Amino acid sequence: MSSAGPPIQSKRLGVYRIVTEKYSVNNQWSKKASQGLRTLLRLTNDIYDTAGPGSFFLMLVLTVWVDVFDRTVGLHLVGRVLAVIEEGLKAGRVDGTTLAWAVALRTVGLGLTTGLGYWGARLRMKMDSRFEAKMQEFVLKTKLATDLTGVSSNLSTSQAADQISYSAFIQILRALTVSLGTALQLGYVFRLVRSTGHGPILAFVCLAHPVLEFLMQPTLWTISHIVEAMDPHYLRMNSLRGLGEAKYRQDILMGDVVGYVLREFRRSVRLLGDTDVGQSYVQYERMGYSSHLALKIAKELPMLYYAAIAILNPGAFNLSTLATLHQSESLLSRMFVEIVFYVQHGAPRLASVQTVYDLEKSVHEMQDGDLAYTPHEKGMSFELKNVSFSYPGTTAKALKDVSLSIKPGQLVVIVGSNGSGKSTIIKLLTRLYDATCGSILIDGQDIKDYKVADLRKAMASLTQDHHLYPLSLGENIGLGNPARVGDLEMIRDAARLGGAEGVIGKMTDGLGTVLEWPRGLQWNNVGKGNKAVDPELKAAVGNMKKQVAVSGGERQRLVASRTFMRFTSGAVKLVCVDEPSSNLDPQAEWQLFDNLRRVREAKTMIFVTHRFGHLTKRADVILCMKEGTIVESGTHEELVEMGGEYCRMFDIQAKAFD
Ligand SMILES: Nc1ncnc2c1ncn2[C@@H]1O[C@H](COP(=O)(O)OP(=O)(O)OP(=O)(O)O)[C@@H](O)[C@H]1O
Repeated sequence: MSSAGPPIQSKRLGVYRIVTEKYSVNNQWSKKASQGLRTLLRLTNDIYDTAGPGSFFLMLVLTVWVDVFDRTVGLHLVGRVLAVIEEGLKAGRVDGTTLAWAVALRTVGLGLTTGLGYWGARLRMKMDSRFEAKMQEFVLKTKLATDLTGVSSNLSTSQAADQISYSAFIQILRALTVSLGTALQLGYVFRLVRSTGHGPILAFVCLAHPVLEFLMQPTLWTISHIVEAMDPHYLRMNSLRGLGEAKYRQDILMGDVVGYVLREFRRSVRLLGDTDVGQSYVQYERMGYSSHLALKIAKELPMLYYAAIAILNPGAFNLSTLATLHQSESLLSRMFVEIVFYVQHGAPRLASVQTVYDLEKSVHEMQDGDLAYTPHEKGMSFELKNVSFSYPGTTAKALKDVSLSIKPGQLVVIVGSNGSGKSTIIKLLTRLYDATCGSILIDGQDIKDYKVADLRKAMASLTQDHHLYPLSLGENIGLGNPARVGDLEMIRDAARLGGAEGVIGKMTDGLGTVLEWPRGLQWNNVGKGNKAVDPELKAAVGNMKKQVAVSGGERQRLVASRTFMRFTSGAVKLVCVDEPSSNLDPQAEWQLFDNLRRVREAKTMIFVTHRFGHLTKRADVILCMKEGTIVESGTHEELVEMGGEYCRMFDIQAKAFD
C-alpha cells in the first residue's frame, strides 16, 4: 500500500520505550530524494539571494579549497619534506637548500590555508546570521498570519520552525566537498603506491574501520523516533522530584507533606532497582562485545598491513612513503567520518527546512472572502441559523444547533453555566473559527463572504485570554490602533478609560516599561553557598533577575486600555467583552463597564458574564445558555418572569444578599 508510512518497531531499553521506523528501500526513497533535492535548490536560492553573488561564490570557493584541495596538497607537501629528509639520511648529508624550499613551501601552504579557513569561517558566520534572520522573519510572518484552526493543526510544524538555520545547506555542501576531497585523497594514495600494486588493498585497509563503524553503530539522532519513559517507578520518582519546584512550596509546607514526599521518593527508588535510567540515546548506541572487538581489530588493520608488508616484501615502501601513507590513512578515515556526519545531520535538517517552507501552505485553514465590509451606521447585526460547532481535533459539540439574531446597536448579554458555550459563540461571531454546520450572517450577508481583515477592523474584543505583549506598555495599549501607536495623548486617554493610569504611573519608565524583556539571562556558579564567588557578582545577578511584574487585575486594566485605544480608529462596529473583570475589584469593574457603556454609540455590544447586576438589567436581550444551546432569551424582566434557568441562576446570586 503506497499510502502507508514505513513500518515501525518498538524496543524496551531501561526505563524507556523507543519506537523507530524500520528501514526499507521502497518506492518512498526516490520520492524523498527528489523532495530533498527540491528543498535544497530552494534553500540554495534563498541563501544566494540573502548573501548576494559575491559572498555566495566566495564561500563556495573557500569551502571547496579547504575540503578538497588543501588536505591533498598539504599531504603532498609534507611527503616532499619527508622524502628529502630520507634521502639525506641515506646519503649521510641532507641537501639544505632543497629541504629549506620544501619546508618553506609547506609553511606558506599552511599559512595560506589557515588564513583562507579563518576567512571562510568568518564569512559563513556572517551569512549564517543574515540567513537566520531572514528565515526567522519568514517563520514569524507565517505564524502571525496563521489562523486559530491552523495553529492547532500545525503545532509540531511551528516547533520545528524554531530550529531552522542555514546549517542544513552548509552540511549538505560539506558532505559534497568532503566527498570530493576524499576521492582526491584516494587518488593520491593510489598514485603513491602505484608501483607496488597495493592501492586497492590500502584503500580497503584505510576505510575498513570508519565504514564498519558506520554500519555497526546504531544511532537514534538521525532516524525518526519516539522515546517515552515507561517505567511506573521512574515516572513516579520524577513526579515526586517535581514537587521540589518553587510553585508547589506553599502547598507542600502548608499541607505538611514533606515527610510523605521523601518516603514515597525512597520507595520508588527502591522499586526501580538497577533498571537503567541513563540517556535513551546512550543506551540505544551501546554495542555488544563482538561488535566492539570487530571495530578494534578494524582500527588496527593498517598497522597489521604495514607489518605484513615489511615481512613479506621489505623493499616495497621506503620510510617517507610509509609515513605519508600513515597520514593518509588517518586523514581518509577522518574524512569518511565527516561525510557520514554531514550527510546524517544534513538530511534531517533539510527535512526540517522543508517543514518550515511548508508552513506557508497551511497558514489559512479558513478561506478568506472577497467582499469588502461596509459598516452599518448603527453597528453590526447577526443572524445565526442552526449553528453547530466542534473545536478542531475534537468531536464533542461546543455548540448545538444554535439559532439567534442580534440587531444593530443592541446590548446583548450571554449568561450560562461553565462550559455552556458562551465564549465559543463570541469566537464564531468574530470569525476566529468557522461554524461546523449552519450559517452566520453579518448585516444579511454570509460571514465567509467578507474579507476577514475588513471584519476584524470593525471588531474589538476584550477577554480573559488576552496577553500583554513583551513590548513597552505604551505599545501594549497603542497597538489597539496600530495607525496611532505613537500617539501618546491617545494612549494616555485610553489608559485612563481602561483604568491603567495608576499602573503606568507606578513604573519608573512609565509607558516605556517592558514587562517581560526576553533577555535570555543565564548564570552559573553564582548562587548561594558558593563562597568563592565575588559578592558583587552575586548582587549583580540579584539585580538582573528583577523583572517588572503586574498583578492579574493590573494586567486586565492594561488589556482593557488597549481595547479603548481600538475605539479611536472610529471603525469599530462590534464590541465583544468576555468576562474580563474576574480579577478587578468592584469599583474597577463598575468603572470599566460604565466607560464601555459610554462608548456604546453606533456599536453592537456583546457581553459574557457570570455576574447578574447592572449589565443584565440594561441588556436589550439576554441569551441564557446551557450545554451548547440557547435555552432562554429575552430581557431581564421577561426571563425572571419565565421562572426558568435564568431565574434560577439570578435567585442564587440574589439570595446571597438576603
Ligand atoms: N480550544 C478549545 N478546544 C477544545 N474544546 C474547547 C476549547 N475551548 C472550549 N472548549 C470546550 O467547548 C465547550 C464550551 O466552552 P466555552 O469556553 O464556550 O464555555 P463557556 O460557557 O464560555 O465557559 P466558562 O463559563 O467556563 O468560560 C466546553 O466544553 C469546553 O471544554
